[in-house]
Amino acid sequence: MSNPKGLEGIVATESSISSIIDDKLTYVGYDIDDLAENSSFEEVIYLLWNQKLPTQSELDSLKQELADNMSIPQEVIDHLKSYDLKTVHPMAALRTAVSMVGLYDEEADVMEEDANRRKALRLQAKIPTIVTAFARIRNGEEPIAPKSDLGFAANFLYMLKGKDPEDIEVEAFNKALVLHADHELNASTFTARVCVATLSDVYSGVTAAIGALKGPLHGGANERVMKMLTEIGDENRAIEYIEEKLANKEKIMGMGHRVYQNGDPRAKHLKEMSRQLTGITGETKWYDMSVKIEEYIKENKGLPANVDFYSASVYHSLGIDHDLFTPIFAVSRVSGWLAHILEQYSNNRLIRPRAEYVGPNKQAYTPIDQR
Ligand SMILES: CC(=O)SCCNC(=O)CCNC(=O)[C@H](O)C(C)(C)COP(=O)(O)OP(=O)(O)OC[C@H]1O[C@@H](n2cnc3c(N)ncnc32)[C@H](O)[C@@H]1OP(=O)(O)O
Ligand SMILES: O=C([O-])CC(=O)C(=O)O
Repeated sequence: MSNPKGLEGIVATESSISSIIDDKLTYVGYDIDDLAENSSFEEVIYLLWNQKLPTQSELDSLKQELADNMSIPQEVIDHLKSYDLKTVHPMAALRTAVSMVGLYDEEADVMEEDANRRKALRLQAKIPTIVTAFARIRNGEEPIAPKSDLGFAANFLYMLKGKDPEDIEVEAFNKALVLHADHELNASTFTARVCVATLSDVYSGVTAAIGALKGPLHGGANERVMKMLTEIGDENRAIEYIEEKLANKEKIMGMGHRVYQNGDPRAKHLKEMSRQLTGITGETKWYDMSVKIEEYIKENKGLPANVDFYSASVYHSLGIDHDLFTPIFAVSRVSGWLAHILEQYSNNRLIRPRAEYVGPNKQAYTPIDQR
């Protein structure tokens, strides 16, 4: 039995949602560069869930439906208020809240396709509300209801900060959402598919996926990139810091990728945004430091920056708390998880690989009083 560690290179399913071929990423055959430059996040949601770009009226309806479904049960808000807010990580709060929202959805266990699509829409709409409500509650502020005249990206920033965002902020945030929406069979998406392939429900699939995204080798890396940049503090210390980490065999967060050999096509968009936004805030040191680290790791380890690397300085420049970076990844990636969950249901078979047994054999059972 062959056993590539971490399932490297194994093709585990067919999918029509996104592809990575020769370091190029497409959603339903559309190049990520075109989508990043031209589309709204709502268009991408529609694309991932319907395998086609929306007409204007289809897009308007989706936006309306998202706006109509953004509120979360009061019980979930009360629950968020009951946490020890100093110690709970927002990804843990999100994981629990998503599961809890499922308790208040009468269709949670209805497995028909239309019901699953309605749940997908409700979850996509509610996750930004959960993340921003948590962020406000822990600052001693009340959650803010979304504004019906704002799009998805603008509403997130509005609900987080309580004021209308600037156009440049909305543009950057929308682009970040587009770039994070889907990525073939990454760990969290695979987790979602494994979960629902047992014919478990949509809420279970998304809750499981949030758990997988939280880890530092996956979505959790973006928060840790900012921790690293903050520890370095000054561009002139960057190389010394990185050399020390590498000498201690520590990984540099935001660097390397299982699939991309020559570079993550999303990183250049985030890099340019980081350059622009740090120019506006005046904190160019985050961008300068990041470029130095990227170049050093490329040259010395042959590893490219991944999507998490420059997203850190982008979100920081938007004034977002560092521990919200990974929940923001989930705000976007849930669109991909839901597309994969719907695709899995449409052509399901239980996902159950094998393990190569390497433990002891033919052991004689010893009674407990003789061990
Ligand atoms: C959205 C996303 O999920 S993107 C990925 C986000 N994660 C990170 O940024 C965390 C840092 N990066 C990593 O840990 C890895 O590059 C991963 C997990 C993303 C992918 O790596 P894998 O394909 O599993 O490679 P693996 O971890 O086995 O590393 C292969 C070699 O490259 C090295 N390497 C890989 N990434 C890094 C890194 N970021 N820093 C230093 N060394 C690294 C490993 O130490 C290993 O070296 P060795 O062969 O001398 O032991
Ligand atoms: O595909 C992966 O392994 C990780 C990744 O970049 C993503 O999920 O966006």
